[in-house]
Amino acid sequence: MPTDALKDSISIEETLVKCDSMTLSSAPPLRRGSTPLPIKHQLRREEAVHDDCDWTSGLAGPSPPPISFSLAKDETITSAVEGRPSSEGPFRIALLGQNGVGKSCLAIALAGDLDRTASVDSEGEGYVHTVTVDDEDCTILIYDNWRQDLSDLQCEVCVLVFSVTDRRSFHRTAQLRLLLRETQPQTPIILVGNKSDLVRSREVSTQEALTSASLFDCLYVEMSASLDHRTAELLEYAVRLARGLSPVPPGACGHDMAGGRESITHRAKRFLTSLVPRYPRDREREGGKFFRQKSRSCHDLGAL
Ligand SMILES: Nc1nc2c(ncn2[C@@H]2O[C@H](COP(=O)(O)OP(=O)(O)OP(=O)(O)O)[C@@H](O)[C@H]2O)c(=O)[nH]1
Repeated sequence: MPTDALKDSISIEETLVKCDSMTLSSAPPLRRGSTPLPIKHQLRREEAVHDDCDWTSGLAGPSPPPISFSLAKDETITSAVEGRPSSEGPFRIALLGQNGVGKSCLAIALAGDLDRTASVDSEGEGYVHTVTVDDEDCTILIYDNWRQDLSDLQCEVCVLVFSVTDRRSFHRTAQLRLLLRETQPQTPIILVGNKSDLVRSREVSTQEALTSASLFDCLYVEMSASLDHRTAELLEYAVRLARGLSPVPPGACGHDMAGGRESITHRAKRFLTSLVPRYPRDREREGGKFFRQKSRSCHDLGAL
């Protein structure tokens, strides 16, 4: 015979289950629409374009708009033996960022779907894909339109995307990182600077992004989703992080990585040291010719 407390908790659980199923069944299939969708999942434009609102500003506000997919909330993909994530997944990778930074393009590129035929998760718009990383297969689910409260987001890896041609989108990732660190401090984050192909319109430098990433102790990957440049790398980093491993295998060298082995300060120091002899003695050793031969600019007046 259940006690009163037990009855109460059962009825609360039933109510929650009902609410969940109502939300899922009644939610219209919304989708942001600045990028063409996979043909078989195309919606009408007016349905697809949700709005041009700044969705992150509403994070702390009232109820978020309905979403078209749901991440399983009860899953913890861990191996009972090691306490580490299972290496087969499924791993949920959430792409977050301002509108227009290229999340949809990136999702499609990550799903290996440049011909737009990737399968879509039965629950909505997450791309399901099987990939092989470090000789091990795993299933990934890529979600690119999370619009609910960030505290409801459950995923193995968060990819914060900004466009290197849009400084505002870069600032937005900083806000998102702060929110994520509050709500889910354990989830690994990768900062992605997309649209690196648009060299002339660049507004955020690689160094700036690296500095920002190192402040938040996360990886930085600069890439171009449309050119499919470095998407494979990003995928590997994400899968390794989801598996609870280091994103870069020992001995390998990541390109624009912060939170990696060497800090930016160190790299900058090393670079400068390689350029300039440290002591006058060094100059003498080189016959005092270093500056006279290589630089007559006003940066080093002592050389004149
Ligand atoms: N040049 C260039 N354009 C890109 C790249 N990635 C995306 N785009 C373009 O940027 C625009 C926006 O891309 P989306 O993938 O829709 O961006 P989004 O973040 O999903 O935008 P919303 O759906 O509005 O949230 C599209 O016109 C893309 O073709 C890139 O790497 N380089």
